[in-house]
Amino acid sequence: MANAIFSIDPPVNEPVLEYRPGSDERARIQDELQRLRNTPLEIPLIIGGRPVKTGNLGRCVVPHDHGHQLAVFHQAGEKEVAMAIEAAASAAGKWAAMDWGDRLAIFNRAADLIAGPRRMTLAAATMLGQGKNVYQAEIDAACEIVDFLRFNAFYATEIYRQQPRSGPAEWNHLEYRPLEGFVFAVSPFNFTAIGGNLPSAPAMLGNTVLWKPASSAVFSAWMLMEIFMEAGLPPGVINFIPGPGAQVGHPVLASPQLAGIHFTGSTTVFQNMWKTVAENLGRYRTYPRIVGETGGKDFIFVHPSAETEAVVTALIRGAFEYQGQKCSAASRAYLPESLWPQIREKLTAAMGTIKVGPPENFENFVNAVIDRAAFDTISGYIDHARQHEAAEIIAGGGCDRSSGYFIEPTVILTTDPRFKTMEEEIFGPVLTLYVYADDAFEETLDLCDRTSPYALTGAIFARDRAAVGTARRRLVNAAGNFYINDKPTGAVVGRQPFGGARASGTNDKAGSILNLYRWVSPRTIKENFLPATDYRYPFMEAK
Ligand SMILES: NC(=O)c1ccc[n+]([C@@H]2O[C@H](COP(=O)([O-])OP(=O)(O)OC[C@H]3O[C@@H](n4cnc5c(N)ncnc54)[C@H](O)[C@@H]3O)[C@@H](O)[C@H]2O)c1
Ligand SMILES: N[C@@H](CCC=O)C(=O)O
Repeated sequence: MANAIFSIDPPVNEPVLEYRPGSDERARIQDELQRLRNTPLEIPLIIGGRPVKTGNLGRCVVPHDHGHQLAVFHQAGEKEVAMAIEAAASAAGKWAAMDWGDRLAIFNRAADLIAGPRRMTLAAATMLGQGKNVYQAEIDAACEIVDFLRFNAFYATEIYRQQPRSGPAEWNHLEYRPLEGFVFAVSPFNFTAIGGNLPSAPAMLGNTVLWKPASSAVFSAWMLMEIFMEAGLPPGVINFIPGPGAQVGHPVLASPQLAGIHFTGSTTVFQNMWKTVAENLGRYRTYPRIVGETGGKDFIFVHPSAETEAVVTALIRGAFEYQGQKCSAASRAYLPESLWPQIREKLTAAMGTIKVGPPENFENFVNAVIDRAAFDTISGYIDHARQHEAAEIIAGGGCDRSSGYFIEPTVILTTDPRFKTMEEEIFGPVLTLYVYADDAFEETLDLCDRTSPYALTGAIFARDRAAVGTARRRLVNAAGNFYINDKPTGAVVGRQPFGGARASGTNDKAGSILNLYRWVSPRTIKENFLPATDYRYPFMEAK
């Protein structure tokens, strides 16, 4: 570092634009949606800073208009994985040795590009490629990724600042080395910001990375990769290798140079990756760090003292924003018998006003789900409820895949607290309700705790403070993000560090300093200014 101690100021969260009718940002995003729709792309891999084309093509399509192709992308196989590992190894030395200020400046510049000149492109790509409405795209592909980049750059300096004390005639320090080998970043389809965070967080700490985005989010992931390069990311630091999960994952996990996995996605895929790492353990030069944020079966628990308007809004926003395709989405709710008639009336009335359709029409609250596989899985759960006597569909239930993968926001009422849709992650716009007797509040909290293997997010709604305390204690391990009188979605970087335990992941809290600690391998260095010159202790001196 130059002859000064540089610092990065604590960041503030990126302000959310509102896209009101007549606003400048609304006109700009509409233009950008048109432009991207009409500019077909061919997306290469990026290995060692160079575009690589394999000819093995995947397609980026619009979920709400699946006949429309936005791009084709080249997919990596074993050969390209080997090239990417080689590129990451070649870049590693220089990248680790670069002044940390220069390294972090690249990501702060990327944040400024996204907040400014590339904002509309990334948001529009997310609306078209992942089927988000403009608000959901804005909080993800503009604000959250900008926050991840700025806050992580700041947290990195906080880590580097932490140094041990020194005794007399000695000087101690901790050198925060990157891991010895590459990090494999594997991102899900549902958040552009997570796609950007998974490779950039380890890279900020001096690691080199292989990044495999989800096939259904390659369009926005590619835009991010371009932004990282525009911001000055050196060749080989992040290698962009989209492709089918196992085809890419298998050779990557077999590499002796694998030093870490930064994963977000389903629990099943994560558990299989962990098993493969365990089987390969003897091959690796170092124990790979494994960080995985995975599925959820997130709940809203309502106490008899709750305000019903707030509950109904949280149920709708928590369950149906982005079609319920958030790991944090409310997908089961426990409602007291005494409030149920009021809640039912208000909920079904509000549900009747929800518009479903393409995000280009800004009146639509709910858009299409990501792809045919998701459509089939989600509609399968709805059919199961339709056929089962313990369940009744009280709102929605319609599914139509003729032009886009549309599923109506659906509410199931069940008499069985262990009904399939109370237990399993659906990852779609389906909410299941269970009504409990008011005097069974505490045992129903225990039921909520034991009903699913996940522990990601959850919420308690109550005005009674004692009830809040009881829920907080009884549900202590049921959620890594616990909300009081708020929906269980929408965590903000720097304010609600995000992640859960049990089957929901390693709970390393994305976008927080805790996550960044996983990407360093500290070396303790002690220097002795006055080395001993006699092996004997003072008590051995002759009298
Ligand atoms: N806890 C969180 O923070 C969080 C955040 C977002 C999403 N999620 C979870 O993600 C899931 C939805 O996302 P998804 O459908 O993209 O998940 P997914 O598990 O299907 O895919 C995630 C990524 O893993 C890759 N993959 C699949 N098989 C692989 C293999 N054998 N080796 C290497 N990579 C492989 C996929 O291609 C993709 O890039 C949900 O379960 C959701 O709860 C969790
Ligand atoms: N962090 C997001 C969820 C990410 C998972 O899909 C939220 O808090 O809603």
